[in-house]
Amino acid sequence: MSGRDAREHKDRRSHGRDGHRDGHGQDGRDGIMGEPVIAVHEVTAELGARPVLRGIDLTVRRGEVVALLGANGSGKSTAVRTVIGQVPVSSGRIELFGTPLRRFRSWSRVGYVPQRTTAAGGVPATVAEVVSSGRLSRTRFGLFRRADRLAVHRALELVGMADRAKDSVDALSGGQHQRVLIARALAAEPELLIMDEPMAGVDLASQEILARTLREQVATGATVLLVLHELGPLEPLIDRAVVLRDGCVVHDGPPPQAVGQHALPGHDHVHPHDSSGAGPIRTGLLS
Ligand SMILES: Nc1ncnc2c1ncn2[C@@H]1O[C@H](COP(=O)(O)OP(=O)(O)OP(=O)(O)O)[C@@H](O)[C@H]1O
Repeated sequence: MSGRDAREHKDRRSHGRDGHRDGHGQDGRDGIMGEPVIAVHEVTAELGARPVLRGIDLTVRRGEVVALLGANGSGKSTAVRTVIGQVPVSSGRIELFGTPLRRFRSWSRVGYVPQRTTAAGGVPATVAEVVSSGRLSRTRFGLFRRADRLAVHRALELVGMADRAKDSVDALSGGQHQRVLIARALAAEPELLIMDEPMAGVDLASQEILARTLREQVATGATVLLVLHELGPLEPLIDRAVVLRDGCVVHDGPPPQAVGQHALPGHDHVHPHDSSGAGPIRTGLLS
């Protein structure tokens, strides 16, 4: 699908949802598209003895692309790690695809890309091996059938790494590592993609490939939760932004229009070049 087709598809999806954000559209289709895939209710979590999430609500509906924004240390990574069960919640509820997290077992429906580490985690492995590991949850007893091999190959192609399949992941740049981690998540053909800062420390060429990959996923109906520092090149894809501050949700609504931290709602910002003589512009949420 071309970038333009993907955008048009995305526009149609957005328009279909706009009037029916409660998931009870009249034509039935909205009802299906709008069901919550991630539902987080009043969740609190501690790391060490420190309260990191202080009662957050977060809903991501089928087909939505939601950006989780906020300053360093506001709790974004912790929030997504509670959603996938890596950080226990102290109180509140989380549901995935309508199932309480403690009973949820369909992990092949979820693709998670952690905040950037090395793809191999110090283990010698090839690109193909790392990406194949993402497909294991879809196999029976770890046996790869033709469909599994095709899915791995497709994931490698999507991120432009098919020609590096046999290379050691140790030989990759940071951006290429990130593309491999994303291919690993895509290999299971997940319905829900959760990515923690996918663009952080990634070179421009890889950023463009990642944006294109994500566009393709969105166009095919994937539900996406992205932790981002700024919207950047992904801005056109984002339906909704949720901003955290000190472990609380301080904004849940339309994404900011402009690009970068300047645009985030309530960004506490002083313009040194403001010649109007007025006081500094402080809008507040992010710092
Ligand atoms: N293992 C840990 N033990 C104690 N505190 C932690 C631990 N991991 C993170 N924290 C603290 O929890 C808070 C939230 O961290 P988290 O990584 O969720 O924030 P973030 O919004 O994702 O930040 P960043 O944008 O820097 O990744 C921070 O103050 C961090 O220092």
